Amino acid sequence: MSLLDDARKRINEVDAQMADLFEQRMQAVEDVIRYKVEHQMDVLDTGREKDVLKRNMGLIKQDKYKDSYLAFMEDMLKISKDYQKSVIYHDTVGYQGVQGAFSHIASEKVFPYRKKRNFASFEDVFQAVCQNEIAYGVIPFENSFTGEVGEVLDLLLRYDVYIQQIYDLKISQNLLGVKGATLQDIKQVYSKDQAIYQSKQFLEGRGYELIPYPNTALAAEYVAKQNDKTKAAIAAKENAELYGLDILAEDINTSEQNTTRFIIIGKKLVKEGNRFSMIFTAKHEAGALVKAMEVISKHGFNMESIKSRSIKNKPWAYYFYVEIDGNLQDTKVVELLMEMNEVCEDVKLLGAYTKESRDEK
Ligand SMILES: C=C(O[C@@H]1C=C(C(=O)O)C=C[C@H]1O)C(=O)O
Repeated sequence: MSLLDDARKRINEVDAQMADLFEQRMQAVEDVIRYKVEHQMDVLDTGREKDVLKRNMGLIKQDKYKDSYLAFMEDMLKISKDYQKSVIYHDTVGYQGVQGAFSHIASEKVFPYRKKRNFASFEDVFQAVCQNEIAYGVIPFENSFTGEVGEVLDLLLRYDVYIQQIYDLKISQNLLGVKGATLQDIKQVYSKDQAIYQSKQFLEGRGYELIPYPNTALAAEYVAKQNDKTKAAIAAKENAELYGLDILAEDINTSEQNTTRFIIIGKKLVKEGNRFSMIFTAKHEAGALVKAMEVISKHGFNMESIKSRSIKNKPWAYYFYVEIDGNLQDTKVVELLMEMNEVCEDVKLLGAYTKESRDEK
């Protein structure tokens, strides 16, 4: 037996023992999870980690291996925490904003039985998905009235998450007042500027004082707290129940077609679906964008949407977001992605999902 064969035989034996020990360690971690959930403790315990590292480093006899072992142990701790989070938060859905906001309503529609957690910003939701603190994020992507949410495209470019599903929520604005109030009582109306704008026709000629508020759900909460019959909020119907308000006027928004498309993001690429999205940056040469478009059409794909955004920190450079009809499991798509990689500077697959055809709607 050669030296190499012999060494590999020994490595195999050690690996077998380590696999067994790894499972034993994770089994203990399962009990830690049970305890932490019961006592509502955080996954991370820095004090304990310091102890673990110190004690285990002391077990390494040869100095030359210490750095490598430290890296190994740090990875082990990360693996342990990631696993704990994936078990503890597997059914948690995150959204940006307060309860009653449209993102919250969309989360309830898509995941009625899962726990919800709200975050201050879209970026916080993306980060929480990446760090396994939530299983899914529900994020507004574009509105039929006001257009795309550009910041979300930038976040899709930067974070390692995938679009797994889309959901179209019909946005309806309503005038909500405190219990017993009538339309005649109202003097002041609070809401987000966009909601006021969308309800312009209804508001015209009524003489209400229109007061902008950071968002519709907060406006509803404010009116409920004031408990004043002269104050009303424009918000989704769901806020009436949430904050104990009456619906004084229903569906007061001008456009009946006002719909917001939400994307459901997660850490895994789900390959099923009849549509997929990608982001690419064209090479800095004449005709680069045309080449990319040609690749898409050459393979016979139907491009449903294209958007461009400027690249931060790179003046006058742009990236492109495209939505294409097709199934990621189809070999034709694999070929398309390979060729796009050749003609573009960067290509990022954003995920696959199912889009109902327009006729079905
Ligand atoms: C397992 C635990 O959770 C985390 C992971 C640790 C580990 O895998 O050793 C140590 C401390 C915690 O940050 C624990 O609290 O004991």
